[in-house]
Amino acid sequence: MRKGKLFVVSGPSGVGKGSICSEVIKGDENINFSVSVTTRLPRAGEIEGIHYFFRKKEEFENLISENSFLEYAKVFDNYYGTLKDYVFEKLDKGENIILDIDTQGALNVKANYSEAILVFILPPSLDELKSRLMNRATENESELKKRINGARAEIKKAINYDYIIINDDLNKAICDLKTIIYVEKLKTDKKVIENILEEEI
Ligand SMILES: Nc1ncnc2c1ncn2[C@@H]1O[C@H](COP(=O)(O)OP(=O)(O)OP(=O)(O)O)[C@@H](O)[C@H]1O
Ligand SMILES: Nc1nc2c(ncn2[C@@H]2O[C@H](COP(=O)(O)O)[C@@H](O)[C@H]2O)c(=O)[nH]1
Repeated sequence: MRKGKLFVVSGPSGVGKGSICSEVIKGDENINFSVSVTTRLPRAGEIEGIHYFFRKKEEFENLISENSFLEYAKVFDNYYGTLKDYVFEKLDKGENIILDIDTQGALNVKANYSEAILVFILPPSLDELKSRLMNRATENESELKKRINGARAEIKKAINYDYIIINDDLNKAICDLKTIIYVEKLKTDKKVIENILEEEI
């Protein structure tokens, strides 16, 4: 069976990664969201197993020692990690998967799984990014500062990505990510054609 494709979406906190990914997944039953494990506390409305698997620090560290993660990183003082089995079970079944993870994690995934397709989401400006985070109002002031101050370092890594989307208009950004997924799927289809034509009969 043909393997699924692994898409990694990154970008500074508040740029709209979650908003874009959730809409893309809603419209495509062959694409799944990789639910990460985190030690961060749930925000209002976040559901265990849908948005994250929320775990205590000791539980997360046990998962590290059991080698359960494809990648993990400390982001804004909390641990976040992608479960290896969760991802490879889907890929092996031919299903596509999207990871919404930071740049440290994304580059580690690429180093271990070179077929991964990296997509970076840019804000139209840092000022707009700041106001999106402030309007979302999910972080306290010191947490908010950490996220805003971390934005430049994340954006510097965009150069290593396969695709860049500017999220100035949410619907357009959703459409851009859908197009990238479509184009990457077409590339696999082309490979199938090449394989058939190479067959000896
Ligand atoms: N194009 C857009 N224009 C205006 N607001 C937007 C746009 N895209 C997303 N938003 C809003 O910006 C806020 C941040 O979006 P979202 O939570 O999806 O970001 P994120 O990149 O997933 O953040 P984090 O990494 O912190 O989880 C949300 O309130 C969302 O509704
Ligand atoms: N390296 C990883 N980064 C992850 C993972 N899951 C989420 N994230 C990134 O963390 C920040 C903060 O997320 P938030 O939900 O607290 O706003 C954001 O950049 C996410 O992309 C993961 O498994 N590994």
